Amino acid sequence: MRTSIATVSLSGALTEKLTAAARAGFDGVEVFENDLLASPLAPEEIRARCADLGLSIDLYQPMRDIEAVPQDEFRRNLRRAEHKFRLMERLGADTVLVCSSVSPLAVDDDALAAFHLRRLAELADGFGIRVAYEALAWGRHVSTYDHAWRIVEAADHPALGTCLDSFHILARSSDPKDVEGIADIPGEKIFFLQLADAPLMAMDVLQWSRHYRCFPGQGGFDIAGLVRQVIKAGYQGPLSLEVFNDVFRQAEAGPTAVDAQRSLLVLQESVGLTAPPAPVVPTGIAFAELVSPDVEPVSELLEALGFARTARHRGKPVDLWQQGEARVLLNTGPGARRDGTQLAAVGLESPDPAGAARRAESLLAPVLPRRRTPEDVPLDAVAAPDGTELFFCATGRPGLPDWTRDFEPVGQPAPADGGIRRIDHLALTQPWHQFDEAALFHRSVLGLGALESVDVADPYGLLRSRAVTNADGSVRIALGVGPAPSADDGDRAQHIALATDDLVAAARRFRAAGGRLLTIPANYYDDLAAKYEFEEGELETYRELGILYDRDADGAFRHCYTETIGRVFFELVQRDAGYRGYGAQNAPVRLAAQHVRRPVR
Ligand SMILES: O=C(O)c1ccc(O)c(O)c1
Ligand SMILES: [Mg+2]
Repeated sequence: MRTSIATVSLSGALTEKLTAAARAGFDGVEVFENDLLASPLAPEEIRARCADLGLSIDLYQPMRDIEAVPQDEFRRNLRRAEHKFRLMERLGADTVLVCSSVSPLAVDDDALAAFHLRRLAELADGFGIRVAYEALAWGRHVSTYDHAWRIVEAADHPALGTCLDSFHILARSSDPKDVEGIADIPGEKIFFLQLADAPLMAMDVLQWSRHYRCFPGQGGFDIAGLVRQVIKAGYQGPLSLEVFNDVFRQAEAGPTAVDAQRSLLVLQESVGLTAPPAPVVPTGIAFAELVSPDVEPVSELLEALGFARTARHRGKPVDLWQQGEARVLLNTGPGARRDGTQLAAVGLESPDPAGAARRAESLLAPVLPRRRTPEDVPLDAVAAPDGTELFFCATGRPGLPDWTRDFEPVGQPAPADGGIRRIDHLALTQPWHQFDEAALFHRSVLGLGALESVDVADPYGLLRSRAVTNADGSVRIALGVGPAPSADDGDRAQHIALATDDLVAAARRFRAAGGRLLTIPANYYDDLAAKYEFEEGELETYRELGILYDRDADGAFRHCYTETIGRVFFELVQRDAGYRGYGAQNAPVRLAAQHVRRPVR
């Protein structure tokens, strides 16, 4: 289907919004009146700009408080409408949106509402314009889609139809039965379809709508279920995103528009309208790649954790450090000096690396150059929204490009047994404006499942975190976001959590090797003693080593932390088989302890 986006969904001046929408592949836009009023361009110039960009103007909006008002008021409304219709002629827009009245003057009289809308439609018809009537969830007397449709039906004019807006419909009811009536509306009378998702929140619906809407798949509404009904009805117009969101208002329009377009690609796939290459779910983490100008401290840390430097890249200053199935690449190339120590790339073990890359590309993930030098094994890679490079890897599997062939053994002794078996999870703090995008990206592009997001108190703010995982938990990525826009990338911590079967032994070995573990306050252990019963001496051991503890119905989780280098630290975790979490309830204590250790600026 054609795709469209409301200019209110993107930041910047009108021309920036239009350019971003066109670049991201949208076919059209809804022009918001405020964007037009603030633009130095004449309506004809906006029309020409849209035409140059290949965009149609699918909707002009909004007109408010038109119907079911006193006669004098309605006369003034018609006068105002005529002005706007002339403007729309100059703009080349043929559909106008009318929101249901919120005016205290409006009366609860469907017949009067229908009469007024018919009069408006007659006027519009003379200009070749169609009127799409939309029920605002907080409309004074009309607040549901079926009520708006009954009025449109009664008004019975070819230039009058209804506009369905998923937010207004689903904010009022999440019962699938309540959207089934949509399929009974004649498709040609659904003049427009606006789509917005939202996180499920108990709050005033107007505030919810104006500040927290998000793109389909990023909130808790069943947008696909609603769209299926609209298609069943025979709707032929565009899928149009109308997202009022405080974050998108501030974020750069270009990436937001790509995020928006991706959400519609995923939506169209989920309702069976399109069939992009199927997701190829990763089956493990092949490696985590650190870039660092501080080779020595990072190497010392890896050594203390029990890793051995087993191989070196044939053509680049990249070392492979290994222990069990845990592999860390340490890249000291030119990028390292610029960016400080950070987790720059992740190798995802993939059953079909080329297929995974095709999927990613079809969902607008930037594809990275396939090989850096002619000798390198050709690896498929894409960039995640935060810039992390994702490599689709096959480790030692015949017939597939094996990244380890780029590495030459350096004859180090086999890894000392530090007790670490594999990478348990990666935690990547996202740029503040890309959290929802990141979750949708990892779900749709990689085929991972997303858990609920959790809020964690940080002494200086609030950290939100949402994990994406595959079914057996062999790939776990915890996406986080900090409290406020930060100019300093250094605030975006990243960590690599390493799985061990015996955390106490691993922590002791690390300390004996000169490693320093994050110190946890005694108060925390007093609280643990109150919450749980421990074996003799167990809690004292945790206190001594700085081990944190969590337990749910399915098992226990023990974890501790190294110090931070650049943006990166390590976590050691011992996870009972059934435990699916990340010790979120301990995060406030951990974050506070990390602030204590951070140099004062
Ligand atoms: O919040 C509003 O006023 C508003 C305006 C126009 C719309 O299409 C809408 O869904 C909401
Ligand atoms: Mg709307």
